[in-house]
Amino acid sequence: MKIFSQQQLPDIDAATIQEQNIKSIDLMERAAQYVSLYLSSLSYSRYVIFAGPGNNGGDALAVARLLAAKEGNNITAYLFNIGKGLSSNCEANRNRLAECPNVSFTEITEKFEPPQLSEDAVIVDGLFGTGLNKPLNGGFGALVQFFNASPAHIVSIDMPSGLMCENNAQNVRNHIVRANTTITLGAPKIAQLMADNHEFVGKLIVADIGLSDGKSKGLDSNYEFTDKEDIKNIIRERDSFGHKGSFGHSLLIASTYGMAGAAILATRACLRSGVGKVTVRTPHRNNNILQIAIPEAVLNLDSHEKHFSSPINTDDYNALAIGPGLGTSHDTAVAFIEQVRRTRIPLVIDADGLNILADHKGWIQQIPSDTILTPHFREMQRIGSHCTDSYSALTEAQEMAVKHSFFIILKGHFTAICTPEGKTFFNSTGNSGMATAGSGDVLTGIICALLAQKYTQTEACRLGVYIHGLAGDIAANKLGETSLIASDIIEAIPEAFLQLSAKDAEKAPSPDFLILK
Ligand SMILES: NC(=O)C1=CN([C@@H]2O[C@H](COP(=O)(O)OP(=O)(O)OC[C@H]3O[C@@H](n4cnc5c(N)ncnc54)[C@H](O)[C@@H]3O)[C@@H](O)[C@H]2O)[C@@H](O)CC1
Ligand SMILES: Nc1ncnc2c1ncn2[C@@H]1O[C@H](COP(=O)(O)OP(=O)(O)O)[C@@H](O)[C@H]1O
Ligand SMILES: [K+]
Repeated sequence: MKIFSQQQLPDIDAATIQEQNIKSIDLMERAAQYVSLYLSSLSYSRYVIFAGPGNNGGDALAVARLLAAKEGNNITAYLFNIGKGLSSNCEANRNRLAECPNVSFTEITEKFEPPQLSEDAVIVDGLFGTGLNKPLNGGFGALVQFFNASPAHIVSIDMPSGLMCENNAQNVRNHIVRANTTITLGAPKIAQLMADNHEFVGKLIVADIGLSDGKSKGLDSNYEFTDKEDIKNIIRERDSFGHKGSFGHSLLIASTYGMAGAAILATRACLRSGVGKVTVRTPHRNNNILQIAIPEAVLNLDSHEKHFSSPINTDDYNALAIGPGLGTSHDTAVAFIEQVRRTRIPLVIDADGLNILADHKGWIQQIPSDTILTPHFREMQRIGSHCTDSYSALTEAQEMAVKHSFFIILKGHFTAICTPEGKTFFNSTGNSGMATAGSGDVLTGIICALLAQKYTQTEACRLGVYIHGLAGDIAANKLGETSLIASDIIEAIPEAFLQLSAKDAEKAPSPDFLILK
């Protein structure tokens, strides 16, 4: 699913209207139908609708009319017409609503007497959507504060009013609606996917109102939201005549003595992700624990007892992941950069690999092109130079990916994959149960397995992040988010692959045919 920018949205609106030969007010009606359907599924006794002067307000007034048809007399609507007038569709919906006898409707042109709102009421926030051009202030700022202070449940249409679609660094945070739920139209907006805006967005629901993909107007976007269909197009069937060699050989360089768990988790996840063979390079003293924990893995022991101290030739491998539990001592850092510099196979750098890069900022120049880096927000702050919030971390990851030709996986609730071509793919799977030690090691193992199977870097990142999140979701469904640990994610990887690759079983057309396999 493409994510278009605030600037592009009016063109997408226009393309939809043209392609489907409808009027813009019909599209508004469609949006309002989705929102009213959702609202009437909530069991609240009163709905108080607040409409602004633009099309977001138009949506809200249409919602008031549609809800009244279903819910009877418990609808109150306020339209704030205090500036330069109403958009034409907002005005048309005001006129339609004025004919609805069972809605208590007030158009505010000067003074507003706020109603009493109790816990059994829903505030429907249709003040501003994607047309907001600067932070709210004055009367609208005060109105937002009134919403946020009330005990009512808040549902925002398209955007929590006051939130800008992309960058909110300069916004006035107490002038942004803190919604319980946001029903966004068509596709999520970038700001809604940022961790530090969750307090405003609440639960995010996307209403597919059938918007154009922009192709007819030559509109494209560098942002995508990866869904199941995208992944089904990436994932490949296994060659039925394939052998161990055809599914690749992954090399993992991981763990100091005392951190063997990181290597174990990454290796197990790698083995569960379809690779033919996995070798782990780890310090001598990790020998016994790794042999016992993962009999399927081959060990390549570093001569040093306790840490990674010397690089190896990677010619016999198809992909390398380096960093989980690796440590950051001087000796290890030197071995790390030598290893990375001489590596010619697809490469993933995670965890302590990133911390070493943060300690030696100049070394980033020596990382080969097409390397995958997997920082979470704090690691991005360490390897970068200027990220202060989620959006600046995203833009810094994008810049770094383009400048150095890297793939940067910025991990979080909606993990973002930034590519050297300047594209960003947001992931749609995963849950907060995955915020648990070792779950990043699992992701690294999965991606290394996919690279060894010759998925391209873009495919391996998108598929790996999606599978990792899906396995986390499957595990959380069984065990709950609270108790989830990284090993549970690994246990659920098989079910995640099954869900994605389930081919429709081919049926024999008659008993005369026998399908062998
Ligand atoms: N994307 C789409 O295709 C669709 C969009 N629709 C709705 O249309 C909305 C966008 O409508 P608009 O472009 O009219 O924009 P909005 O309704 O978000 O706001 C525009 C109005 O707010 C005023 N305004 C902007 N910033 C302000 C500020 N800081 N303080 C005070 N006033 C301010 C503008 O002067 C204008 O009157 C969407 O969010 C959505 O709710 C739907 O009707 C249907 C389909
Ligand atoms: N709240 C969340 N929602 C979805 N995914 C999450 C959440 N928190 C963490 N994750 C995922 O779990 C993984 C955690 O990785 P990381 O922080 O590197 O863990 P560790 O270093 O402990 O192995 C990432 O892939 C991240 O996207
Ligand atoms: K809104």
